[in-house]
Amino acid sequence: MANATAKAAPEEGPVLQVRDLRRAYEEGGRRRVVLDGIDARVERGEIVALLGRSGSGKSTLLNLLAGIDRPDGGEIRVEGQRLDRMGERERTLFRRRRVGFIYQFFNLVPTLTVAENIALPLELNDVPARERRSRVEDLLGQVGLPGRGGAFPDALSGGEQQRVAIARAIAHEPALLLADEPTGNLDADTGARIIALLRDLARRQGRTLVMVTHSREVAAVADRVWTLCEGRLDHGDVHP
Ligand SMILES: Nc1ncnc2c1ncn2[C@@H]1O[C@H](COP(=O)(O)OP(=O)(O)OP(=O)(O)O)[C@@H](O)[C@H]1O
Repeated sequence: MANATAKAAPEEGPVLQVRDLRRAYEEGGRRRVVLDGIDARVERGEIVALLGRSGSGKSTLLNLLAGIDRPDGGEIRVEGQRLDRMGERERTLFRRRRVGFIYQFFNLVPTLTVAENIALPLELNDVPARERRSRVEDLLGQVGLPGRGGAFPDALSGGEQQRVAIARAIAHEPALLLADEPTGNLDADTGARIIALLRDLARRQGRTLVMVTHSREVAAVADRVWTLCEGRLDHGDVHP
């Protein structure tokens, strides 16, 4: 009875909750603390920019939030589910269903067409082929690449490849969208258009987005700015 009521429905509560998160690396027999007690909370539909100097631990934090890596201590809840308590396989399945990841260098599979790249998370989640095809068409339209499904990634510009990567990241309608320097490999104009697209998609679809960036302009579209410094998170609760 208590259990039945204790578990909130996915639509309720914050999408992401982090408590006292810790991560250190061993290097040459020495322990280097990178995250030294991170607390954070992100509500549904919020856009968060994660800033911090090089080496401050931004990618480390993002990888923990994605369930790619495991913390040494602390709690990570995505839609109320404890990621830090899951084993490797459970985390992989969870990530496949509930997390979308956008990389600086796009990470498209070069031997697959654009449509096949976008369909990957749908395939992994057992979406039937027919539905996959119509979803991919729809996603291509959403990212401004209608009719380009048959192309291979190397025939596309950097900005176009990132659009494909965004379509792939949102294809399975993840609860949490994570982006690691999504404009880091693009010129300023193309980067600005990619950020506008991400912002519009996040706003229209109510997606929750945490993105690492070095750029103040990128951070300006966020609802909140977090700055990582010496293993701790400085929460900006106001607009940048
Ligand atoms: N697998 C690892 N083993 C050992 N040390 C690591 C590992 N991954 C990261 N580090 C170290 O942890 C620190 C934080 O790295 P991280 O990549 O998270 O920083 P970052 O803020 O994303 O940096 P950048 O902005 O340059 O990408 C760095 O000092 C890095 O050398």
